[in-house]
Amino acid sequence: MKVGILDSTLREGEQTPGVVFTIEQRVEIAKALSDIGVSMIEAGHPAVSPDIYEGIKRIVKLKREGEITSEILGHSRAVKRDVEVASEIEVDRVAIFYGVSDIHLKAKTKTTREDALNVIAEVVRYAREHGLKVRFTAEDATRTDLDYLVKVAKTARDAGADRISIADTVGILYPTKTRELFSYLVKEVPGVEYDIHAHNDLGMAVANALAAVEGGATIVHATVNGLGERVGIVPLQIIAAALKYHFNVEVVKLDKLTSVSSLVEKYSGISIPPNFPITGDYAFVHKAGVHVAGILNDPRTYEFMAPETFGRSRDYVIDKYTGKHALKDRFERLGVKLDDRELEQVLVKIKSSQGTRYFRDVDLLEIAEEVTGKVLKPRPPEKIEAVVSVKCGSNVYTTSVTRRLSIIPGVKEVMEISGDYDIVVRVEAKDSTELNNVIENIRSVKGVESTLTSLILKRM
Ligand SMILES: CC(=O)SCCNC(=O)CCNC(=O)[C@H](O)C(C)(C)COP(=O)(O)OP(=O)(O)OC[C@H]1O[C@@H](n2cnc3c(N)ncnc32)[C@H](O)[C@@H]1OP(=O)(O)O
Ligand SMILES: O=C(O)CCC(=O)C(=O)O
Ligand SMILES: [Mg+2]
Repeated sequence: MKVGILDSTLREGEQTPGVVFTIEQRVEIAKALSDIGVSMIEAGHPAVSPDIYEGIKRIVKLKREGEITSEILGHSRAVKRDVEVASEIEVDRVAIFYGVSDIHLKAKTKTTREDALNVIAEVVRYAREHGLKVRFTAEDATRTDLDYLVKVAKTARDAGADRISIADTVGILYPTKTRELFSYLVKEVPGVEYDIHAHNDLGMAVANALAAVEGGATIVHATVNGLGERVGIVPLQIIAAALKYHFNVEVVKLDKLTSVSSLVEKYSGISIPPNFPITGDYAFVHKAGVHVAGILNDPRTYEFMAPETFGRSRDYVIDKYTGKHALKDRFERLGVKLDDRELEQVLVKIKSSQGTRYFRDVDLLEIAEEVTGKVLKPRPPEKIEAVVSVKCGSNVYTTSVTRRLSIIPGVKEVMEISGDYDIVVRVEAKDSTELNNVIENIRSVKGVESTLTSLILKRM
């Protein structure tokens, strides 16, 4: 199956309310996306602002120097000046969009269907004359009269576009309809390749993207963490996992998705929820006793793919949903031997405690000591813990710093406090090098003025 990813984090993703990337961040994100192997990077719409222009220019330079290998695209309205700006900075391809539904023609460009075809043909040809490869985007394609959409696609193709993006701009497709639409277009308008640009307004963007691929689309548009207008588009990490699972196609280096997701969380200021697929904190964390007993025997019982595929590891939590297999395993990991009767007694205590969200290892040891009447000696901890006190700059909104800190991997708790410091962060790391990295990440958050780190030596 031929399919690749166009990542639009730097264009569609930056259309998320509140998201603004600096030039340096744009370049770093583009480099990270190229490193994991995305086929195309939609680096922005250069005519929008001087910093986007400069960011794309630097990305194009890295492409020329061989540091970036993905094809670099610039977005453009069907306006000659926009095309000229894209051509000036020598992107590999210009992506010219035009709203083709009657709603868009009437309310935005105030054109007739016939005149719109002329505009599309003229601007696509103009871009080709400037030596650019062209993708034409039929914006709002999925609310466009089908016969007219075919005319639009033929017009763009005949004017020189070699790709056509079918945009489900307001996210109203569902999979069956998507597959039919793409199969139809591939048959009716051959000689071009198709992209799917699926918005997630009805929560079906990923499913629609897969259906489009089945119908013949060869490029799926995605953004890291699903950023984009309103509720965003296809999240890169989910579509990459789905394409691997269903079609055995590896469109990007799957084990690097978590670090790219964290990078974009950091720079966008938009954190993903813990239950977000693939890269969310809980994506491979189990809870119910039946599930944990299953995964301890064979992780495939409750995991569709191994967490290691995505550079992650599995875990489980202990609370009233826990069963004896999970508890036995947890104590064994702690290096504490309890017999079946003692384990049962610990379990009874856990089940009878109301409202406890998680039993940490220290809580479990405390209960076990109470039950057995022995002083238990757990294995030395395999991780180090530290408390980092953070001072924010003046005129900084502390809560926004708190939010940014809370998404840094390794940060377990963030508390706003009174006194000399503004925020306290609890950090866990597997060794001092990792701890150092987490502290560096904390210090690089915008608004952080200074930090003071204390290692936790003992917990009572
Ligand atoms: C579905 C999508 O996400 S498509 C991508 C959308 N991207 C953007 O909007 C990028 C950010 N936009 C901007 O910075 C600005 O809107 C600009 C620079 C593009 C244009 O700014 P302005 O000239 O001030 O116009 P404004 O944004 O208010 O209105 C849009 C104008 O573009 C026209 N237009 C809209 N889409 C298109 C198009 N695809 N092709 C040609 N013209 C278009 C509108 O008709 C309107 O024209 P008018 O000025 O003659 O009324
Ligand atoms: O250029 C594209 O492919 C899509 C444009 C867009 O963002 C949309 O229609 O939602
Ligand atoms: Mg869009």
